[in-house]
Order: sequence, then C-alpha cells, then structure tokens
Amino acid sequence: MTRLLGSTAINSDPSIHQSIYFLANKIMEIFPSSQSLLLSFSIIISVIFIYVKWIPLGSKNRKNIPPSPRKLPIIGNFHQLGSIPSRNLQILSQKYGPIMLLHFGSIPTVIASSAEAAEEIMKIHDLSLCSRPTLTMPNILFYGSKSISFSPYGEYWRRMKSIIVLKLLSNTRVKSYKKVREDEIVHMIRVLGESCGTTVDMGSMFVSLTNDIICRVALGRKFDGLKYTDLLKRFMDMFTVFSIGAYIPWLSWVDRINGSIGRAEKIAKEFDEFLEGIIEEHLSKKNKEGAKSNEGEDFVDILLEIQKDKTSNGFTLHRDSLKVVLLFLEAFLGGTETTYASLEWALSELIRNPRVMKKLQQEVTEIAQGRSMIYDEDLEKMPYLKAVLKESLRLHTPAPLLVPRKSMQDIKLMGYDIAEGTQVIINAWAIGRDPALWEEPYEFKPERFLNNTISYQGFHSEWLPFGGGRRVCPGINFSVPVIELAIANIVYKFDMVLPNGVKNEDLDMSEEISITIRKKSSLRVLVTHRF
Ligand code: HEM
Repeated sequence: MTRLLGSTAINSDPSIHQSIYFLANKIMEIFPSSQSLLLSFSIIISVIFIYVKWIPLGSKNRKNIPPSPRKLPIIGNFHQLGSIPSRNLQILSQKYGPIMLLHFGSIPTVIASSAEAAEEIMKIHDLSLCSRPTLTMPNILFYGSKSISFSPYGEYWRRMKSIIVLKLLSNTRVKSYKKVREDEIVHMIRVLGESCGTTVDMGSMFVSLTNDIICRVALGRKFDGLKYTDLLKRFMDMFTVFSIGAYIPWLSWVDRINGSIGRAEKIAKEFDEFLEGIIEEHLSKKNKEGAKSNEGEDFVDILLEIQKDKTSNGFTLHRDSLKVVLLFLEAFLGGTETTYASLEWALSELIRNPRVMKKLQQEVTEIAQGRSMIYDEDLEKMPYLKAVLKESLRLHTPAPLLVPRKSMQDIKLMGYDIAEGTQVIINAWAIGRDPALWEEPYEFKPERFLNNTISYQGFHSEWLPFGGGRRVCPGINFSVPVIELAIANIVYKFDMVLPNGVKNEDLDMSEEISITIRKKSSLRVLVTHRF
C-alpha cells in the first residue's frame, strides 16, 4: 500500500508546495547572512528540480487511490470508529463514497459500503480477496489461527472448510440433529410456560437454548455448570480485547505489559485442557462400546473418525486442528453468539411491531392445527415466518462488518487501485439500510421478503448477513432452523408484553458491540399463554 500511496502523495498533495515554501523560510532563518543566501538558494533550486523531475515519472505510475478521511499520526482512523463502528463507517461513507481507504494504525483498510462494491469483492475478486488478516487474539486462542474463520486462504483452510461443510454441517447431517433441536425447544417452551405471569429474561433464555443445542451436537452433552459458563465467558470476552500490536506493530510490547497476552494464553490453556478432557471421554467411550452405527454421532465422534482415517484424501487432521474446529465451531463463537443475537433481535422486532406479530401468529396457528408444537417439517409452509427472520437479519446483521478479508494481490476495485496486503471490510449493516436499495429502510416490513428470491447464501449482495463467496458462513443450515423453530413455537404458544407498563412499541432497541452486535439491554417480557 505504501508503494501505491507513495507516488500519489508526492504528486497530488498540495502540502508538498507548502513544504517547499516552509523549507525555504526555515533556511533563511538559519542562514541569514549573504553567503548563506547563495547556499540556501541552491538548496531550494535542487528541491524544486527534484520535485519537477517527479511529475512526469509520477503521472505515468499514478494510482487511483480511494478517498480517505483525514487520519491522525500513529493511530490512523481508529478514532473515527466510535462505539458502533458499522454506524460510524456508514456516516463516513456518505461523505467519502462506497469505497474508502482508512488506516487502522498502520494497516490500510478498504471499507465497502454499497451492494455494487460488495458484489465486486465477493464475485469478481473473490479469489484475490478471500484471505484473512492475522489478528493477535484469534492467533493465541485458536492454536495459531488454525480456525477456519481466521486462517489465511490456502490448502489448510480448503481442507478444513470442506470437513465442516461436507461432514459436520451438510444438509443430511443437520437433519439428523432434528431431535436435539426439538428437545431443547420443548424444554424452553416448558420453562416459559412455568414462568407465565412473571418477567422472563429472553436474552438469557436464548443463550441457554443455543448453547445447549450446540454443546449436544458438537460435544455430545450439555455443559452448563458454573465452571464451564465462566470459562466460556472469559474466552469470548478475550475477543473484545483490543490488541494494539496487531495494528501498530512497534507497540506490541504494550499488549504484554497490560497483561492481555498473558490472559489470552492462560484462557487458551484452560480451554485446551477442557477439550482434551472431552476428547479422552469420547475415546474411552468408543473403546468400551466398540464400533457402532453412525446414529447419534456428535462432532467429536465424526472428527475422531476423520483423524483415524489417515488415507482420507491425504490430509492429516492433527489434534490441534480437531480441537480448534470444536472450539470455534465454530460452535462457541461463530455458532452461539450469532444465533442467540439473531433470536433476540427477531423477537424484539415482533414485540415492537404488533401488526407483524399478529400476522405471524395467524400463520403459525393455521399450520399447527391445534397440535402441541410446531415441528421442523412445518417450517417450509410458513413463508411469513421466513420473511420475518430475513427482515430482522437485514436490520440487525449480527456480524455487521462480516469478517475482514485480506487482498492477496494488487487489484482494481470499482476503478480504484487496491494493493496486495490491504484489509477489506464489507459494511453489510450499512448495505442492509441503504435507501437506494430498500424502501423505508428503517421500517420493519417482512413483506419485502415475500415473493422474492433473496437467499441466505450471499448471492444477492444487497443482503449479506452470512457473508458470501468462498468465505460464506457454513452454519446457515444449522442456525436458520433453530431460529425459525424457536420463534415459531414461542409466538404460537405465548403472548408477550413489556413489564412495568411500557408500551411494546417503545421497546429500547439500542445496540451494543461484543463479538456480534447485540441488544444493549436484555429483552425482558411478561409472558401469558395464548390458549
Ligand atoms: C445467525 C447465525 C449466523 C450468522 C449471522 C453468521 C454469520 C457469519 C458471517 C458474516 C461470516 C463471515 C462470512 C464472510 O467472511 O463473508 C461467518 C463465517 C463463519 N461462520 Fe457463521 N454465522 C452464523 C452461524 C454460524 C454457525 C451456527 C456456525 C457453525 C456451527 C458458523 C460457522 C462459521 C464458520 C466456520 C465461518 C468461517 C467461514 C470461512 O472463513 O471460510 N456460523 N458467519
């Protein structure tokens, strides 16, 4: 990037003229005598000569660099991110355009804020832009960035992603988790039923639901003891710790001194011991029971099988990689946070919009035909439910800036030159609220998703909650049925109002950034049976 920026800076920056003038004045101040006048005059002439010599050379190599907001020394544009970066970047893009160049410390970062720009990134330049930058915390917590989400593009990432897509999260495999999904939703509905007439914290309820489903599917059983939840919380919290060394390398000693590296290493070690325990538990169970049918296999069983089968396409799944799949699974992070954040936003929008809630309750009630609950196979007959979830993901994209990409070569993006090594961020949150794409973009109107072909896989760049291209989220088939089934059953069985006489329409929808963009205050509701 510096290479690209170099020539343009010298040619186009008016500060060069100011600098020559400033230099001349300084020389006159330092050497006021008449002999020195000659010396200073010749220096000025030399500087002008060098500058003029640059012009033809520069114009030949001139690069078209994206517009940039003014940056500060050392920190670059960090100060412009604020507490909700997606929103502040959206505001900046209204001034600087859909492609802008910012600097986070010394890291040049392109921000794409329009569907057209996202389309170019994910379709035309997907191969050049599908690597990931190295980030300090994931590097420590994921065995040297061995996780699929954070590993750079290459053979390792391809093999690991195909294991996740084909072996753990394929359509057939996800269907086989039906019982776990339904069991846990029945459990949640029972707890809600018992809490009727009292205020329920739906945020915590959704955390337990997603955590229990993912633990059962990935690890074979629930882990909800205090020790485990505390470890998980500390692990997740590490992702929100800002590492200065990742952006200003010569200040990386600060991360050691302030203890953040030490804390991350300690948590990584504790989690490693926890996962080792689970793997050993599975191995000894397998030894006792011998080879059995695939029925009821969890992710650990499947991964241990792949590890045993060393001949499988010449790829050896090392123990660290196995643990990292479980660890992230991108379960705990990719899976849980995003899924429960989506659940909480969707239910909040329904509560705030009684018209939509009523229409959805009519749909689910009609399909349920008096049965005690909604099942997986009913979901296909509920177009309005699907539209509600899509509209909620449009307004509340859980990963608003997706996951940063990194350019593997120089490219031209919407006419701008982007150098190899540049970080590329897509502001999916801003695209989802772009008035050029969405009528009344701030209104919750699920009807806009009825009778259209917008799918989850990122083929439509105006709506990208799961990203797109080679790096698209592989957890779509897993999380969408969980969210749909939970919402369908909750609105089928219960009516909800806000406590303390607050009108439903006045529900506080403030956002907060953790790993995802979450509701700032947990959703608390008074629940009553519908029938
Ligand atoms: C509502 C739920 C979810 C949302 C909104 C979501 C969103 C995302 C997004 C935006 C990305 C980055 C895509 C890109 O860079 O273009 C991603 C990547 C990923 N997600 Fe999800 N996700 C969800 C659920 C899940 C679940 C349940 C799992 C696993 C069980 C999962 C596993 C992953 C993995 C492994 C990646 C990395 C893909 C790669 O880098 O190649 N996600 N997700």
